[in-house]
Amino acid sequence: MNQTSYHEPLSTNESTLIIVRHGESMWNEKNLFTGCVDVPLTRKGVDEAIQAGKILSTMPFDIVYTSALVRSKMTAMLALTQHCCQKVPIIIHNEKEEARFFSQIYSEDTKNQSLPVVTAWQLNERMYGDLQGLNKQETAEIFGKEQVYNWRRSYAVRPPNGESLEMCLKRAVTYFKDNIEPQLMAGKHVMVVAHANSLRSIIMYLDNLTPQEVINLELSTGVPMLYIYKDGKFIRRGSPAGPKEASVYAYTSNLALYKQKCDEMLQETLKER
Ligand SMILES: O=C(O)[C@H](O)COP(=O)(O)O
Repeated sequence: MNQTSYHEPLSTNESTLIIVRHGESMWNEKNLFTGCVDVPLTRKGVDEAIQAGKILSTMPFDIVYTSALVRSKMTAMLALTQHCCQKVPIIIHNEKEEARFFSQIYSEDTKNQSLPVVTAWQLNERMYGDLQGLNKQETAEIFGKEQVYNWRRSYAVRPPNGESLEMCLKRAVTYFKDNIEPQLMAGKHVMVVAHANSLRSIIMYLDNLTPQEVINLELSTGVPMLYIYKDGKFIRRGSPAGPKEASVYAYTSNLALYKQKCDEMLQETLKER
């Protein structure tokens, strides 16, 4: 089987951006403010990640970005186990010269069969300050529903000693513009796996939302969203509105072609067995 043909590039003036919030974490399950505390997925979160991977199994990917937190790394890796290209996702260690050197790959062939996964702290969840580890329901009972809603959803209000969405946007969107957008401009297909608020801020940028509009933007765990990047513009194709709409992607003809090729190759592989 010629695996490289799974990855024939789509037309270079159109690239795809997939955005996914990590699957349910062990603190999501307990309804605790999590922020930058590094908590893993629950069993349900693992299933959500695999399900997201199934939805994305015939989407082209050249590079994947995750936050530095384990819940988004787990989600990305589990999702990629489902991909038709059978490339091996490999976390790139660029944090130090030594780390870069120690993780070298010495075969071009093996490199071609791998998918780089870049982790960045700038994509981490907003830092929830003094709320980290507190129960959301109990916090609303103590401080009032409105106050807690403002901490959680407003653009400019900071949770006590934490980051406002505006502060989170500054680091996440700067990272996106400096590192991810150039990949898309170069015709690369990208997946970003991160968090409710780092992704709300990125979506605010992609969709040109106002601080008032972003208040109502809620992201479900493990639901992929698709954007097409074309002629310097982001066009949203999958809705972030809710799980029901998530699988209803309006494929572009290029994506439909890629999917068709993947399906044909899978059929061939099955016949060969
Ligand atoms: O950090 C958290 O607690 C969640 O990932 C996001 O929480 P939120 O819905 O309260 O912003």
